[in-house]
Amino acid sequence: MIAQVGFSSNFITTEIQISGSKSESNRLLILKSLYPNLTIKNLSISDDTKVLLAALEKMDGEIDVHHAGTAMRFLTAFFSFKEGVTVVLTGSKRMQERPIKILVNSLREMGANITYLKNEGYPPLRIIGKEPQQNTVNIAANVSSQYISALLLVASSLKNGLTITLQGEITSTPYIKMTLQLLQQIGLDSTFDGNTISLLPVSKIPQKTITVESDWSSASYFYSIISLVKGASVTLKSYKRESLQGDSALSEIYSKLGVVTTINDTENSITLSNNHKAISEKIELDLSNTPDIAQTIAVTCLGLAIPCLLTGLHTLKIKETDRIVALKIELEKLGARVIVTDNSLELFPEPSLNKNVLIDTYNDHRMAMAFAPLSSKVPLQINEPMVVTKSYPNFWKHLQKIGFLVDFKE
Ligand SMILES: O=C(O)C1=C[C@@H](OP(=O)(O)O)[C@@H](O)[C@H](O)C1
Ligand SMILES: C=C(OP(=O)(O)O)C(=O)O
Repeated sequence: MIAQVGFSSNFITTEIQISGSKSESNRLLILKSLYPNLTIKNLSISDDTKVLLAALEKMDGEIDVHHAGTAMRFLTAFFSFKEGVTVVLTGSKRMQERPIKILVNSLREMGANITYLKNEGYPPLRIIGKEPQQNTVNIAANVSSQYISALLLVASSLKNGLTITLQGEITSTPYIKMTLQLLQQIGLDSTFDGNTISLLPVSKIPQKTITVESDWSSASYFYSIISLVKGASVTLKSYKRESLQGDSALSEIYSKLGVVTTINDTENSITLSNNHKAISEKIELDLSNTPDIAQTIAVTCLGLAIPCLLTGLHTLKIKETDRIVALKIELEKLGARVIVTDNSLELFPEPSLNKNVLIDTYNDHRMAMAFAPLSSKVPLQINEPMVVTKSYPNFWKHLQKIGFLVDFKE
């Protein structure tokens, strides 16, 4: 399927309700399975959350998490210590290329019984759940924060708790903080001392309801649109001033790209508006804390015809696709020059964009969603547009609601 995407040139100012953060939802679902007294509101409607929900209901046999990195990593730790349960945890072709050895090594250090069924270091995995043999573990922190969150989520449910020592430079740090803050909200306290995190055992929590804040990574596409469309404004719900999500840094980052964020505390909404100021300077950003908005920002800069240097992108190579390579190919189709390394991307845009380019999406939701806002400047075609369901099933519907023309063709 291909989506032909254009813009009616009539921006419709309206309100968009985005569903719950997939990162918060997937943490809370694991916690709810361990602590049933937890009630979750505004759960994400993403595919990644649906596959995790289904896995936690099945708890047996083969479990396929498709493209969901958090589900794969969190469930690996979860099933390792679920006594009496044997599962085969697998995923899409790409998931079978996304490394998991660092997490598996740490779980094995604790006594887990995990076997690689195809390639050493990658899913699929056979996991035979058992009680851990030790309550201390080391883990490399410089490849994916999801491995650390996976350990943290199960730590308090273990008979003797867990002390985790992080090795190397910590990447995607806000996601680790999010995990610790959610644990704290349900009454699971941790101590973070130097590079060591400790959690005591807790077998039961009091009744607790948590309302998930809406997904900030999904909001990034509206930041991009508002930056590109002069005079436009949109209200997004339900967002808070104090967010657990690192991607809430969008309001600060996009203030450099002409977007003003106004928070309405009583409505739990944010209104984004374009400040009409012309931007010309080069943008330089280290995105090691906010990897999921790198594609959005690169495309916004192309649309604004401003050069940018994005660094801290080392985790992008092992996500849904190699996002650094995918970005270079697609940005160049539109006429820009792009220089990449294993952890950076430098964009040299041209003042005019090539028209009606077919953007490939590489099974990566964020490729489709990051490029779509550019259709406010030039008509575009997006290959396999339904990849968006991984995190944001209503994406195309919401784009139409604000005045984009989206036509799906087989
Ligand atoms: O813990 C999480 O919810 C996530 C952590 C990040 O991954 P890395 O830690 O692998 O960078 C992020 O890219 C991903 O979308 C969600
Ligand atoms: C990288 C992502 O997800 P995951 O790693 O959980 O598959 C993402 O949503 O951009």
